[in-house]
Amino acid sequence: MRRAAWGLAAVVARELRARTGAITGRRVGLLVGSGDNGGDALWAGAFLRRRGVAVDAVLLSPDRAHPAGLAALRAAGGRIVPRLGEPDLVLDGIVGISGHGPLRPAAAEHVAGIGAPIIAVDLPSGVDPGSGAVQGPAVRAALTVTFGARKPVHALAGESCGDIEVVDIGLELLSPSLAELTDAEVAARWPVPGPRDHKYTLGVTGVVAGSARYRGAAVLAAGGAISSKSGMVRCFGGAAGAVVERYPEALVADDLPDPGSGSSPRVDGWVAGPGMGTSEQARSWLEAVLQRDAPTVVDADGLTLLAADPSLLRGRQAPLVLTPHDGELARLTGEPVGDDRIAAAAGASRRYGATVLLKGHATIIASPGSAPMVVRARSSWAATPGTGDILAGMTGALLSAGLPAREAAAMAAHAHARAARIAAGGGPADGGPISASQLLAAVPAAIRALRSTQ
Ligand SMILES: NC(=O)C1=CN([C@@H]2O[C@H](COP(=O)(O)OP(=O)(O)OC[C@H]3O[C@@H](n4cnc5c(N)ncnc54)[C@H](O)[C@@H]3O)[C@@H](O)[C@H]2O)[C@@H](O)CC1
Ligand SMILES: Nc1ncnc2c1ncn2[C@@H]1O[C@H](COP(=O)(O)OP(=O)(O)O)[C@@H](O)[C@H]1O
Repeated sequence: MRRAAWGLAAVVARELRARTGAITGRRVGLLVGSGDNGGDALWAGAFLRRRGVAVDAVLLSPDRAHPAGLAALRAAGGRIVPRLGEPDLVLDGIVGISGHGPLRPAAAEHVAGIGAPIIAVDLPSGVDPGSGAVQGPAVRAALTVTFGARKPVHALAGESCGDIEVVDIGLELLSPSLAELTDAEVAARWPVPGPRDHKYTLGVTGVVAGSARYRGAAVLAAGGAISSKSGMVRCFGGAAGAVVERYPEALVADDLPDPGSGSSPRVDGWVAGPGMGTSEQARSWLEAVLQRDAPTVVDADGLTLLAADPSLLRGRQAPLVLTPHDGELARLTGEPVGDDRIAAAAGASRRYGATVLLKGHATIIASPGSAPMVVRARSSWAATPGTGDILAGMTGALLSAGLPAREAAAMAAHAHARAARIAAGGGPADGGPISASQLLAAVPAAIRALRSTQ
């Protein structure tokens, strides 16, 4: 605990200097609960005292405060106070990773009275450690300091955690239960043409999307596929004209050829659903795609059709990726997503035998038999119409290049989030509004940026 608290105190000292210009003479408040999390805060307070910081602590359960930590703080000259006053920074040591539920009223009252930035110890108290859900009063931290490794809650509750800082405590940690690809891992797997490649060798993507009503969705899905890799994109459906007007390089047809007809063109991976509507025609196209033996992404209206008739998947063996938002996942499973988005995605993945990419600020990728993955958006500017259509096209492009479903989904979401950040500009706290078209235009720059990390 002392090693962890030492690292925590170093981060707090650095933040004091960055935010106030000094360490000595500054004030830090501690909110201390009954467990080890409170102990970490108390020990860190003791170390900060040695650097001339005034440290006040509120004990939320005075009888159960960590005895050694409390003794250390007192010995170092820290004060136990009934209220925090006006510190420069506050350490949240109320509950740790084994806590559950929102803040209790007394803790919530102290937190509500704080004007200073809060540094959370391990996780912001009141946020559910398993799901990242915030179901009542909870700390919203400027920074969360955790020990040894990031935990799932740091990805799931990014907005409550603020920045994350991992303090090395010299332990051999188990592999995280929620995997996250790094920029370099995405870049290393991205399909890149070599000297012997030509337009067919990197995979042909088939996009069945759009309708008279939703012409733009077809353009965005096709654009997502075209912008993600070299290789051919074929588009089928009621908005084929709009696609070729925008992308002369796309091969288009108004109808989907019968696979048995002999004239069926080669497609290595499919995207079906964006803007295609839920008509009988759309249903028969979806059925025809799902009957082919090629990896497929089903999105948007395709998901609504599949939810209404799961028998569309009968006999299917080839890899399948479903890309629902929360509303579409609820349609697929018949129940609201709830707070535990990992469990909801995993349940749908098992039910449909598919990789499920559940979209959102934290996008979850669940695949049968594999650890769930997360992609953190780090900004919310992508919450605008049509951005999901682009993601479907990007995922289909990676599937058609031969990537396994789980990787294709995670890599597409990763690059999509990067494109949103490039288009919006700035960091998590700033940037400006973007349209789906602007996100799409930034996809090549996102891939370049990822590849430059190699
Ligand atoms: N320019 C275009 O042509 C566009 C076409 N689009 C296509 O339009 C078709 C229909 O889209 P709709 O937006 O009507 O259908 P949705 O199924 O996306 O939305 C229907 C309802 O679902 C719920 N919902 C939507 N997003 C949710 C979320 N993240 N969490 C929880 N609930 C949510 C809302 O109650 C919403 O009213 C789709 O095929 C889509 O691909 C959209 O992508 C937008 C752009
Ligand atoms: N609050 C948010 N923060 C970050 N990304 C978001 C947020 N809300 C939605 N997104 C992303 O924007 C896209 C929206 O997709 P979707 O809901 O299918 O919209 P559409 O059907 O209009 O294209 C997804 O990639 C999703 O992850």
